Amino acid sequence: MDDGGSSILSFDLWADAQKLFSGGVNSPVRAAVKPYPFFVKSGKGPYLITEDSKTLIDYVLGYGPLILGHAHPKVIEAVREQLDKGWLYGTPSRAEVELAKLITLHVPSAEKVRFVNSGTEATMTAIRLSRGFTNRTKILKFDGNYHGAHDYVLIDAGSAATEFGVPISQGVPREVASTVAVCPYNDLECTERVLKDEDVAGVIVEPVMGNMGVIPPDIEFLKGLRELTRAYGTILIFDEVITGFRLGLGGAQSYFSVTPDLTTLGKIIGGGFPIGAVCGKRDVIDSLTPMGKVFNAGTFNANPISMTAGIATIRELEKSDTYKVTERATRILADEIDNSIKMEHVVNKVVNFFQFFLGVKEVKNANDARKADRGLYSRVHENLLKLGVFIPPSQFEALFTSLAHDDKVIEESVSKFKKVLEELT
Ligand SMILES: NCC(=O)CCC(=O)O
Repeated sequence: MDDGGSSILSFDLWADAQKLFSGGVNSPVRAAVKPYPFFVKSGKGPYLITEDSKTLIDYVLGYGPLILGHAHPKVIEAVREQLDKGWLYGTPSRAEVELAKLITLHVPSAEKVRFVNSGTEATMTAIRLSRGFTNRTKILKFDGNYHGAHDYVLIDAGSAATEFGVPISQGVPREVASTVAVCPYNDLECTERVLKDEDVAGVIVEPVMGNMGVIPPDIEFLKGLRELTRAYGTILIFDEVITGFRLGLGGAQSYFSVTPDLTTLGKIIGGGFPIGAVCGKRDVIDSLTPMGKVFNAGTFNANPISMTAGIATIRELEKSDTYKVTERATRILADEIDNSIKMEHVVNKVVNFFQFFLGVKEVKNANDARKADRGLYSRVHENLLKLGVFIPPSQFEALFTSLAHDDKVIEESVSKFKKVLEELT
């Protein structure tokens, strides 16, 4: 797969990048790659090709969007066709109607949609909507859930906020932080206490936690959230930026048969191009400008390239074996990892994404995940990289599989995981 070298290697680019960017990167998790971040020149199927002409089997997949693998021909074709027609009109276009139809067809809670440009914008908008719609202020989130990089949610956040030790970001006004209550994941008692004592506008939750490693929900937890929020007149927001179109076409809400009031989407629905969406009940979405008084706008909202890539991706998900292939790939790999680790450990998987935790017996919430041996995880990451396998550099992210992770790729990966895990654990 190597496709020729260049005289400027990752190490040199990294030296320049450190002069140009904080920590040498434009999103913090990338700086956790050991021994230093490699730079990528191309991606194809399950592989990344680095600037050092190394081929890596990719289990990061752009942190989740690339469920069809890198550079899927159907997405390339659709985007190329769109490029010839221009890519930004400042007006509605046919593609946004088509993508919204696909989303409302498949996602049970989605009657209407607002497209934005990232998961961050989606959760920011959903929270503002829940506040505007209910005329209340407080939000409840869960410890270790990550909902993006805006002020309302950088409170006990997972992902890079935990990896880099900023669960509560500097710069978030105390007044804003004081509007956010936090409960442990899978804890209904705490949830009920907060809903009873406070006037809560919205409860936002990852229906599967994918930002402290992977932590499945207790089904009773999701059902209980639905009942409690209904009883207290609070908007239930499922943040399905990871799980949307990953656990199946209907996301986590179909998988667990729990329908929230609002859903935030991102990642897969843009086929790997920047996107976010808030969807939900007609009357709630209609509270957004221009019909309502909850403001949202965006130069790039519903831009034709992201829409087109999203349509091509969902159409492929509708007719291909993607869910079968990705579930099989995850099952085989996760089971083999489970068998190869000799020390105490947990492997948490849900359908087609997973994470392993070393030195712990059980991981059911963020506190459990924090107790895992992160240093050892990082060494596993580094040693796998030497053998040509890229897993997330942080314990607090997930391994994803794609349609391109066929049996041959999985077999090769298994032997490499075995080698590293048997040596280090
Ligand atoms: N699970 C967290 C992410 O996917 C974020 C990736 C990034 O901000 O680079």
